[in-house]
Amino acid sequence: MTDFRREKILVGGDWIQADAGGRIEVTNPATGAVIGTVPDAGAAETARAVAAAEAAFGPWRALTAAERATHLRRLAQAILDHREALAELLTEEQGKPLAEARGEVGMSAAYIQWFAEEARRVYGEVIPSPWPDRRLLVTRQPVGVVAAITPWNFPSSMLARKIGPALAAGCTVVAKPASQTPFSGLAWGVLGEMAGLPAGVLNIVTGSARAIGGELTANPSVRKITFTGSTPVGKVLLAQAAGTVKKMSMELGGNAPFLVFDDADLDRAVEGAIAAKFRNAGQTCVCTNRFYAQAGIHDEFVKRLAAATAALKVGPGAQDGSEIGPLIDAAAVAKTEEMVADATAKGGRIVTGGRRHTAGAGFYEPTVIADATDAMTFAREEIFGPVAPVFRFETEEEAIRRANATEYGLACYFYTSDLGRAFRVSEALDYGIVGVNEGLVTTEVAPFGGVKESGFGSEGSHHGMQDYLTLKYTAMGGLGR
Ligand SMILES: NC(=O)C1=CN([C@@H]2O[C@H](COP(=O)(O)OP(=O)(O)OC[C@H]3O[C@@H](n4cnc5c(N)ncnc54)[C@H](O)[C@@H]3O)[C@@H](O)[C@H]2O)C=CC1
Ligand SMILES: O=C(O)[C@H](O)CS(=O)(=O)O
Repeated sequence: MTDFRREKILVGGDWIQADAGGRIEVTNPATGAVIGTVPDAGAAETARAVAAAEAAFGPWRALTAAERATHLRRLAQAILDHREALAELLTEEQGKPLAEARGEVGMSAAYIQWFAEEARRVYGEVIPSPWPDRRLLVTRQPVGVVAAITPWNFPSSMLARKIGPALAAGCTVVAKPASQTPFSGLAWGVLGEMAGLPAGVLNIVTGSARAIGGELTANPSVRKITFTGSTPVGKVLLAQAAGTVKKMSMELGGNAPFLVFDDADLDRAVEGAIAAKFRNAGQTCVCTNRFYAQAGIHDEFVKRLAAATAALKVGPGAQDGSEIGPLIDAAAVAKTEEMVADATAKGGRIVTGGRRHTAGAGFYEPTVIADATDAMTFAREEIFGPVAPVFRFETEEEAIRRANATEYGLACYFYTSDLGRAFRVSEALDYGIVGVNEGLVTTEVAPFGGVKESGFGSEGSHHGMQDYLTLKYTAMGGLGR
């Protein structure tokens, strides 16, 4: 079986160490054991990766769309051929249950396959000319060298959502995965070799985020930055990239509300609540952060949600049957504890969970807290852990107002059996993604992106290509003589 655990970075087709020899340890969050090391590279190695991507850009964009699509189909097939090995490596470094890791790897292949198809639909336009001797053409061209910076919570599929459209459009890529989960990122280099990607088309560097990010945002050869991660880091990158006016797309933090109206199908709402809250132990940007239950069903919803939450199986991701794995690191467990303590100090009532789990230092019990109020920290801040606060509300207007009372605008969810309410509330909620009677909505065929301080740009769908293309208007004149 192919060993995807590469302990080198990929620059211009060569697997190399960091210039100064520095290394970063990678740990298994379920056990705390060191599972390997990767290079602690910095600006110099990144500059060489950008130069390699620049050199590869011309020949790569010169391929026909069909030729690039063929490479991408091979890449998607390589992922599927090695799904189990990739999933096991992902679980080992990130912690999520193996079933979820398999799902993430499958989603990576789906994004690459989708953009293999989109590669051949980068259409242009011919505009009716106001001049008899000119023809007006609009074409879409690849933006150039792309820098992709990704988080630890979906270390494979977050790269797929960037590498896929970038390569499909004719761009070349320098990727920086999160230091907590570098192996799933470096695995893309191995997969690219299997797919026959030419040297320099895909480069992957690990190391000092600040040094690598500093080079990627300042280097004029980088024409676009696509970032998925926290809003504070997104703001740093936006400021740093302003100096060279780069094209930017930002997939940032969230604070998802989940509204349950009196007329909801409660069984369906609880099923959706578990899916929307506890995937990846609550460590996703689209996880519900605030549950709002209308007064008429509030107590029954809390009761059923707590029962379903208490039934979730906590354990190492590699253990059969585990549904809730460890949090990414000790700081994440401590932050979760602080949020729960803050809530209980302010009147929150723990209905189930509310403490570390006996499975190990990295584990926290899936938790439901009732009597939540807007004074509690998790009303404003992303929990990024397995804690479900439940707020009570009276009217539809109140629910919409409170759901929108955040600087974030990524995902939201609500459950109702009333068709008129479904349209009214969906249109009134200020978010990029709305789940109506559904708690799991992510798919490669639909645009994924936020508004407000959850960022801008869309990933997936046919819209996902636009961020990697520029429009060119050509006036073809002198045709009258
Ligand atoms: N909108 C979306 O689709 C998603 C958003 N997120 C958000 O990401 C956060 C959790 O992921 P984390 O990896 O902890 O986020 P993070 O923002 O700390 O790190 C994300 C990436 O940025 C890098 N980074 C950090 N500081 C940097 C700097 N100064 N210059 C360049 N790169 C830098 C990190 O090494 C990592 O690769 C949460 O806020 C979550 O909501 C996570 C996944 C998806
Ligand atoms: O939160 C994330 O990192 C992902 O965007 C969640 S999803 O795309 O897998 O829904």
